[in-house]
Amino acid sequence: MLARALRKPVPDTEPAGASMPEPAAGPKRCGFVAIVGKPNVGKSTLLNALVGQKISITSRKAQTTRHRITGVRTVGATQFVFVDTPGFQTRHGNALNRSLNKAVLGAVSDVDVIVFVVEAGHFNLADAKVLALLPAGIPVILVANKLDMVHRRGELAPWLRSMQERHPFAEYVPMSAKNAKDIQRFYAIVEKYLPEQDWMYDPDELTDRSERFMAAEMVREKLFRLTGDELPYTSTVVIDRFEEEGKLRRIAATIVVERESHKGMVIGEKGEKLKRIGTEARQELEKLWDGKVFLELWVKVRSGWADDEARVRSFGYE
Ligand SMILES: Nc1nc2c(ncn2[C@@H]2O[C@H](COP(=O)(O)OP(=O)(O)OP(=O)(O)O)[C@@H](O)[C@H]2O)c(=O)[nH]1
Repeated sequence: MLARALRKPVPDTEPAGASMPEPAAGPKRCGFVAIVGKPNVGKSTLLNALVGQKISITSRKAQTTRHRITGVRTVGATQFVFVDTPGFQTRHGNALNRSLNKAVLGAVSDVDVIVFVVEAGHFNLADAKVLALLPAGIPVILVANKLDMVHRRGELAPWLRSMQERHPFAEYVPMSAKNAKDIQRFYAIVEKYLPEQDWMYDPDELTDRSERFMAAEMVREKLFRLTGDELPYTSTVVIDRFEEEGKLRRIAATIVVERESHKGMVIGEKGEKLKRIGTEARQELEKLWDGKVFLELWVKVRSGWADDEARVRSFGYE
């Protein structure tokens, strides 16, 4: 059976990102949603559209979950918590990637629903590899994205039927992540798979902060992600400079640590760790703002200011 999403016309509602619909009369729901798929199918576009604005979480609770939260959106009575699934490596089947995939499986195996994105009308080996990684027992919603690129809609029905044979998807949703009405409709489709429970985040704790704040958060996130559990949470990131020149942003930030020994953890051998923190933060900020970012990172021990040699430049493309 193809899901009702295929048949039922959806009433025009406000575009995604506009004011929230009135709270639905119904129990509160809240759960984790993972968006997976091979590169370039539109996962980020979908996530950004679903989350609306990039939202930061001011609550400490975020750090207690096993997931890296990429966005939270509360619509009506339901709170959607989107989580990241880093490194869905499908290109090479070597041992390293296999162990990476295991880590990914761990990240995906305790979400409430998985959104598997493919391009409408297409399914190749790379898609099959991602699909094969998905754990059993968790509902998977198939998003046939980029529907606007399908010119012969009639050919989609047999393709969707062929998809039913590949996996017992919970829903089949042809849509375009760039279409606001499709996004609006998608909340209602996903909602059913989230458990009835209280929200994890008070919507008041979700803020759409300034770009300056986002930059600090991004560096902070990479810092903790790449240093593992070793680095105490007392380390902070300070934005020293934030300048905009057209679409280019120049940012200078300082990672402030408590001790000399912590500095080593952040810098890594020959500055590799710090360089990676800078590169990854820059890449994500560029994606977020759709413009070039020059990010300069420094590390300072809170008590001392003579550490400027720890500077790493990650100007543009290294
Ligand atoms: N026409 C059309 N293009 C889309 C749609 N969704 C995404 N795209 C485009 O597809 C390209 C890839 O989109 P991304 O969102 O970056 O894809 P991704 O899956 O996150 O890619 P990776 O980060 O490489 O994994 C971009 O150029 C998007 O603008 C859609 O619904 N219709």
